[in-house]
Formats: sequence, C-alpha cells, structure tokens
Amino acid sequence: MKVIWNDKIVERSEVKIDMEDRGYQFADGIYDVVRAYNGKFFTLNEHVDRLFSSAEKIELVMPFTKDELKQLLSTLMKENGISTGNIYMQVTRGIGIPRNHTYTDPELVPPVFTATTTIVPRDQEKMDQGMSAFIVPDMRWLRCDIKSISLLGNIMAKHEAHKKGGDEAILHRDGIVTECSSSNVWMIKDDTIYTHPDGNLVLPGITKIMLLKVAREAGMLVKEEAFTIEDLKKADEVFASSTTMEAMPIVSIDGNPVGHGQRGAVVEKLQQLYVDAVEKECGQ
Ligand SMILES: Cc1ncc(COP(=O)(O)O)c(CN[C@@H]2CONC2=O)c1O
Repeated sequence: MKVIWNDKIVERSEVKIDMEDRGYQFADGIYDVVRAYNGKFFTLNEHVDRLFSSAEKIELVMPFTKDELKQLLSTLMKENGISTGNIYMQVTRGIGIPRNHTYTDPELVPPVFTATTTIVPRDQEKMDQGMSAFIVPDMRWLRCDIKSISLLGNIMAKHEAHKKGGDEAILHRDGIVTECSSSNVWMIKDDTIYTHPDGNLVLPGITKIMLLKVAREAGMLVKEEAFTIEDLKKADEVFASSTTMEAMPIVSIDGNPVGHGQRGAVVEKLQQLYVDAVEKECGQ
C-alpha cells in the first residue's frame, strides 16, 4: 500500500517522521477521515473543507490548496486500488527544534502531511445488530469542534466503555449528552430525532450533516437540540453516526436495553436514506 508523505506518494517504509515533530510531541495537529465507495469519494469536499477549517482554527498553514489535496487523495486511492475504504489524513505543525510550546514559524518550518488508506467494507451485520455503549463523563477540552489529533480524552473515554464490554462511550457534561468518543450521537423519542447542535462541545460531523439533510428531505422531524442522560435512558431509539460507521444503532446503554433492545424502525429508515445518498453520489 502506498501512502502520502507531504506532497509525494511513496511506499510506507520510506516515511520518516522526526522525533521532534510537534504532532509527535504535542499532538499539535489536525486530521480527517474520508470514505470512498465503488472507488469514488463520498462528501470529499465537505471533509477537505473541514480539514482546512480545523487548520485555520489552530493557525496552521496548509501546505497545499484544497484542489491539490483532492487530486493527491484521488491518486492515492487509484494507486492502492481502493473501492470501498477510508483515507486517514493528518497535518502537524512540523518539526519544533528546540522543543517549545510556542508555534513554529510556518515561513521556516513546513507542516507535515501524511495520509493512509484502509479497505473497510460496510459492516452490515453490525449495522443490523447494533452496538453497546456506556455513559462516560466528557473530560475533553472546550474546542471539540476542531478535529484535532489530541485525542487522549476520546481514547480514554472509549477505553472506559471497552473495559465494561461496550463498543462506544456516550459522553456527557454535567448530565447533558454531547457525542460519542468517535461519533456523533442521536436519540429518537415519539418519532422525533434529536442530536446535540454544532458548537465547541461536539465535532461538526459530516455524516450528521448528511443525515440531517436526508431525514428532512424525507419529512422526518429532526431537532438539533441537546438532551440529557435521563432523556437518553427513556429514548425509543439511539444511534451513533460517523464516516466509518454511517448510522449505527446503539441497542444497549450501561447494560440496559434501549427501547426493545434492537435496531428501531427510524434508524433503519435513516440507514437506507444514507445508503441511497451514497449510491446517488458513488454509484452501486
Ligand atoms: C469525536 C467525533 N465526533 C463525531 C464524529 C463524526 O464525524 P464524521 O461524521 O465527520 O465522521 C467523529 C468522527 N471520527 C472519525 C470517523 O472515523 N474515524 C474517526 O476518528 C468523531 O471523532
């Protein structure tokens, strides 16, 4: 498998990351994950726009234009012969010698870009069966809108859930549900769909944007409104959304069944609407 290292497509073994790269020492960097189906990217523009938005928020100067990046990503997908799979891409602020908290000068120190591909078919069985989640306090910082590689808060939360046998962690701040450790979270009550509004407490998920769009186009009632842990426990259906999971039912929370303990009709409909949107953009 080839990878991207800065502006070149190379063998993975050729990549050399300096031990004083600020991404390695400070997690001073950003990332994004974009998915392709049938060899075509889905919502590539939205993901590239978000990556550039994250860069702007941390004053990181991107090393190429959006079009140059899209071209590079398309070439990598073709070189690796990816039909249905993901690209993980990240940018760090580059090498900081000597180590210092203040930012390196982008005129002197180039950022470091890397991207890798993985072949990941849709996990239809998991999407049918659903996953389990545990509620974990959201201990992250207050700029969760930035897709940062500083993910300790996220991975520690997911680890808490895994230790209890769960697939995902549902995060809350003083009882208000925000999102999951690596996905947005939604609940359905009396056929109304709820998810936390965008802002500094959640990542503005691209899958979330797409689900809001297709749900509203289908005449479904959707509210971008925060809800509490108590609301969540009384929900008829709960699901998570991300580029890699699409709309993934959550059928148990803290070991207790959600609704009837299986995927509900609203989530199943949303899954199909999302698949239809994918097939419209990427073909069958
Ligand atoms: C904290 C968090 N919230 C929400 C989302 C959903 O965003 P998208 O709908 O744009 O994917 C992600 C995606 N996390 C990516 C998706 O796959 N792997 C990841 O780390 C995430 O990490």
